[in-house]
Amino acid sequence: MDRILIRGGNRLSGRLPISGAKNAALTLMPCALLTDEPLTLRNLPRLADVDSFGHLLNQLGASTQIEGSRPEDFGRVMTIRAGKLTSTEAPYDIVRKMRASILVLGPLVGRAGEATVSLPGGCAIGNRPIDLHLKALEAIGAEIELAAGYVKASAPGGRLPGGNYTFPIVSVGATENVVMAAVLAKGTSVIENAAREPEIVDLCNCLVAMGAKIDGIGTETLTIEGTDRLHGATYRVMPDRIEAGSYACAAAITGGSVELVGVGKDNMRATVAALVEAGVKVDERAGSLFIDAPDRLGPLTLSTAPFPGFATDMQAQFMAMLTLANGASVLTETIFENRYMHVPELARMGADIQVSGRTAIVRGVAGLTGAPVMATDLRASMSLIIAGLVADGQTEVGRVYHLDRGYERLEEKLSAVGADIERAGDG
Ligand SMILES: CC(=O)N[C@H]1[C@@H](OP(=O)(O)OP(=O)(O)OC[C@H]2O[C@@H](n3ccc(=O)[nH]c3=O)[C@H](O)[C@@H]2O)O[C@H](CO)[C@@H](O)[C@@H]1O
Ligand SMILES: C=C(OP(=O)(O)O)C(=O)O
Repeated sequence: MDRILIRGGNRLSGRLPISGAKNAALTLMPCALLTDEPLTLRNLPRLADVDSFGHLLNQLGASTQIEGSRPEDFGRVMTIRAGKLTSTEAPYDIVRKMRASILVLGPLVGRAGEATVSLPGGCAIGNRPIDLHLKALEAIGAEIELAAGYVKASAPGGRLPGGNYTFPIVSVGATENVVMAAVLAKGTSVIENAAREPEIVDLCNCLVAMGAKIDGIGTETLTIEGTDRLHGATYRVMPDRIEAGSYACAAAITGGSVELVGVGKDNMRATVAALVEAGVKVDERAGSLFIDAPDRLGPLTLSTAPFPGFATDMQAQFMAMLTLANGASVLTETIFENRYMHVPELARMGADIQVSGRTAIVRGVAGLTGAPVMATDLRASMSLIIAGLVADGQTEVGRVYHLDRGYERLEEKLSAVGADIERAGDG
């Protein structure tokens, strides 16, 4: 199994291209199931999760064709053709590798009137139930059965009627699923307390490009007037705000200065505000964010929240950055119940972190030391990379497959801005 080796101490400096967003890609790809015409996605990141989603679409009878990208390019263009679906089942084997597979449930029941999808189960960061996906689909007319680890959804008479649903808590995935199902319903659906994440705006914009009728995009009330059919489209995946934020933390901890190419502040206001409060200079110019670290970072008090709040997907990276801040930071995780798996690993590198319930107190230390560490999930892995970039000596991060789910060619991007980082096989 691959490992990443980092020798810390280099200041990051230079240009870092930001890839297409994983979380947008994973909700745009299933949109292809909603039409018999081709959907072409540009700027699709080269990630393990995108490949897994491609396999899942193939399993359902859709073809996925990569067009004209050179190996040295970041991102790819993929055309997905789901002229005829040959299956409406997402099997356990694929779903267990990638939770986002649940996002075929809405489009399948919307277009084919039926879907059978393996229950995803929990993962390292929490239980992650899908009850809200199912309740929202029921509210727009789906009949739901659970049996033998699978959820079976069907539309009586083959087509969903549409309906209204108010989410009791904000869920990104459940909002995505119900929106994708509602666009082909007979009637109108009103979804209240919908998630407002930029990736949901990207999803709605793509659906509108395919002929869907959606009002209230970017707000907590989405009104979706069902249409008889959607057509094909070409759509560019938005830049990855979490990748960009991760590299901002990486540059900041090394005292560096980088240009994050292709992102602006708009979708990253909470991340940018936190960086600025910690003393980092962040300027937006000519389609890039310029990040300049201070001599010493200041401590922060941060609590994760749905968008536009501070993203849970940035918590681990900020925690790593704050291990060297000048004082004590207080981080509170409100979204996932078990998202501190990186804490013991950061502690092994010399960080001073105490967790009590959902809150972590991070007391800044003078330096970190390199160590062999084990990644447990995607963002936890990135926090270990960030710590490794400043640690004294070598850090060896295992279970690199977590990183490959969400960071396109991480070691190549970081080496290009001066990091001493490489990927090694088991040897
Ligand atoms: C592929 C993708 O886009 N993943 C993102 C998505 O995950 P995901 O869509 O899984 O996250 P949700 O927004 O649904 O989860 C938010 C909270 O709601 C709970 N919940 C969710 C659904 C449900 O049916 N019942 C329920 O109780 C979850 O356990 C969690 O505590 O949003 C998360 C929150 O911003 C991000 O961390 C993930 O990176
Ligand atoms: C939790 C994440 O992703 P997923 O929902 O795909 O597990 C993430 O991107 O940090």
